[in-house]
Amino acid sequence: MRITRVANYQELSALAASHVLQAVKAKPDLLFCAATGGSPTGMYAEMAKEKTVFSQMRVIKMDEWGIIPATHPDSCESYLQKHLLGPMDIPAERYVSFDPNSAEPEKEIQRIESYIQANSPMDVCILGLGKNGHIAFNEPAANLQAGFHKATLAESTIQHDPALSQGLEPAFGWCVGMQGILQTKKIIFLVTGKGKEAALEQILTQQISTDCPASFLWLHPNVELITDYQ
Ligand SMILES: O=C1O[C@H](COP(=O)(O)O)[C@@H](O)[C@H](O)[C@H]1O
Repeated sequence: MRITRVANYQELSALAASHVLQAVKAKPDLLFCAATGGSPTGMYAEMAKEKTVFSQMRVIKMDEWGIIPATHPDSCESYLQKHLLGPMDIPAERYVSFDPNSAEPEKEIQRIESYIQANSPMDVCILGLGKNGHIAFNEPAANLQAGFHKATLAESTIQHDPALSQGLEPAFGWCVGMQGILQTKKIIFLVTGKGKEAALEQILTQQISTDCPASFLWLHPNVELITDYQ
């Protein structure tokens, strides 16, 4: 894992975007696994400034909240439409999405896992870090899931999204599993935002534990961790 500390969020966003630009120039139709949340928003804005370079890039949604509909403003779907797909003019034909509220969830999970395996390795995966060390919705647990799956969310993850924490039903998520992430050719891991000091410290010990799913990134040969933590 290469670790780069930058002065601020703007530098983090510009550096992360430059890595993707380099990758897409080498492979214009690369498959890009897209995180949502505060961490990649600036990076996506930087990428959009060069949107013509991304005219063949394919995107797959990395995770999504259950309970709230895809049309909800807080859904990952709405986020990606607003910050990535819209600004970069990525049409539906180049975007792979899924709906955790599908009437046939098992079939939908299988469809996405089959897509990931058929297109494996994905080329670039953007990851943010959860306060508890999660990546995507791979939460700390005794065992981690290899494939695309329905995830039970940790309380700190639910609290991250007010729309979920106000719900009456228990919230869940769907996400790419550890295998899909670790098979990706290049991982850009953004550590920014409040409350992640302890998780970052745990990663930096280089000890691999299911208590901190992000620690498994040490097993990957091509991870760029970019952080504005000093
Ligand atoms: O809950 C989540 O949090 C992480 C980090 O979110 P951020 O808003 O601090 O960037 C996010 O990367 C992850 O996909 C999501 O599950």
